[in-house]
Amino acid sequence: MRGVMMHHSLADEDLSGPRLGKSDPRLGKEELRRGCHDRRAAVDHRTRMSRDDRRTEHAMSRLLWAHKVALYLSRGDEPDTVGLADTLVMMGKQVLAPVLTDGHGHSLHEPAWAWYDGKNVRTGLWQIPEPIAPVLPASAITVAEVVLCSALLVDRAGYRVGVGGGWYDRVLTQRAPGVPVWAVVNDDEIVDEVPHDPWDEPVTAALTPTGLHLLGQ
Ligand SMILES: Nc1nc2c(c(=O)[nH]1)N(C=O)[C@@H](CNc1ccc(C(=O)N[C@@H](CCC(=O)O)C(=O)O)cc1)CN2
Ligand SMILES: Nc1ncnc2c1ncn2[C@@H]1O[C@H](COP(=O)(O)OP(=O)(O)OP(=O)(O)O)[C@@H](O)[C@H]1O
Repeated sequence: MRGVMMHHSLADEDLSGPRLGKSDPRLGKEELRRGCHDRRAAVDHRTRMSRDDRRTEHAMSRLLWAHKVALYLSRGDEPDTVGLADTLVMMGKQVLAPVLTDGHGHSLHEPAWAWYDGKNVRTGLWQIPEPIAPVLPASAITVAEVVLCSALLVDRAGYRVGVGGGWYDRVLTQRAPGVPVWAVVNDDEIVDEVPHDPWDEPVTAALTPTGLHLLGQ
């Protein structure tokens, strides 16, 4: 019984915060992505739940001020954001989520958004959940007061390696000036340096199970 009662946050792993690691400079983004996918796939269920709970708790305590949050809806072994999105909606906040399809299984050619209500969701492209709601253009991000984006790795300067495709690189440029961007990752996914390209938009912070870690400056 004891095991069942135990809160997830008691799981005995990485409570010490990010460990600095240098991503091997000879590795390209593709290899870094593969390594990260493999590491995420190897994490056991209990550890994953603990990480998700702790990340969500930190996020909630840091988002009390916000009314409008842009947030991806996670799939598979990505850091969970659906629990967070549901909590935000319950608290009366407005959640803007990416939309990748037209609702008939065809992919949209430009990044798009829709308001997430916690109920009306479908599985869009690549098993990614998306709201069933009127589709808004990429520029809808301008109303967001904070943006939580996906990443596989982030570095100390805020550069991120994403899944590829440049979805976030294209939308982040359209956010309102001064709006913070948090990459949602695990502690071992903050590294000293990742390769970056001219179009890469650095993020402000990394949200991990141990808290919000400011990057850059
Ligand atoms: N849950 C979630 N939503 C998200 C992102 C994300 O990383 N995770 N994105 C972050 O940018 C944007 C969507 N961009 C994406 C780009 C590629 C793939 C993807 O899975 N690609 C396939 C390979 C595709 C191909 O065959 O060309 C894959 O990796 O298996 C997913 C999302 C916005 N929404
Ligand atoms: N502002 C932009 N406009 C058009 N295309 C862009 C823009 N930014 C990036 N791209 C394109 O997106 C592609 C993928 O970029 P990159 O490998 O940096 O993805 P990523 O940042 O890791 O992933 P993502 O942003 O999808 O999570 C690049 O080939 C690039 O040409």
